[in-house]
Amino acid sequence: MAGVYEVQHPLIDCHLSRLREATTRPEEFRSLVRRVATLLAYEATKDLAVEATRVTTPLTETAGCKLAERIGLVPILRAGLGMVEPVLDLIPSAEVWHLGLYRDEATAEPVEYYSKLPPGRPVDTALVVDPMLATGGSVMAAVETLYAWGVQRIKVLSVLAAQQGIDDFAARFPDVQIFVCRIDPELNANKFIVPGLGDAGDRIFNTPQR
Ligand SMILES: O=P(O)(O)OC[C@H]1O[C@H](OP(=O)(O)OP(=O)(O)O)[C@H](O)[C@@H]1O
Ligand SMILES: O=c1cc[nH]c(=O)[nH]1
Ligand SMILES: [Mg+2]
Repeated sequence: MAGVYEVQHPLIDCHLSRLREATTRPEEFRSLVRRVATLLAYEATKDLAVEATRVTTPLTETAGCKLAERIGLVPILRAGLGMVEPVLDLIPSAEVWHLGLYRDEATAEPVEYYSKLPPGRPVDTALVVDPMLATGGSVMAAVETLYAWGVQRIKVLSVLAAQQGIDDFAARFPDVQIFVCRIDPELNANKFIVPGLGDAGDRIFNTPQR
């Protein structure tokens, strides 16, 4: 089912509050991103296809299952890297395909600087991870790239989104599911999410701009 899912969970609410706090230091910020990424991934992976297997326990044989699809985990550099480890912990067989995109500071338009997707053999389902969906430009560029690779099913996992970016994304890609912790109402003049949490990449990697 396509659509936008604002995941409701008290732990998400509490962790997001700490993420928003301007005084939260990078070490805690990274840890909070990991926690909410786990909760988002739990929601986003509920419909993954599995196939039946048999397992032999120490006592007997019984029914089991294993994943029946190739999962691609697609972090948008840099900030998306902060969400890779928790999702890989849940899906150790996932393939990680990095996409490098940064937002031009003057125009807020995405600029692609890294993509090594091979010709052919696309994954079955791609989970795009990026903590922030502001105008939606970066994630839209990533989805275009994945469709061009041939991926059939794409899901986006973001910590925070702006209403405008979500609306634009959903209008352009109605078949892509988006899982977010919260949709904030506004973008400011610099296209930052308000109330937001600031620059996620800088807060994860401890690279203050001034
Ligand atoms: O929805 P958008 O308007 O495109 O904005 C969101 C993008 O901006 C941030 O990346 P940034 O350009 O700061 O790069 P970084 O992760 O390397 O810091 C963020 O991690 C998203 O990729
Ligand atoms: O609010 C925003 C917008 C884009 N990128 C961020 O990291 N934060
Ligand atoms: Mg950044």
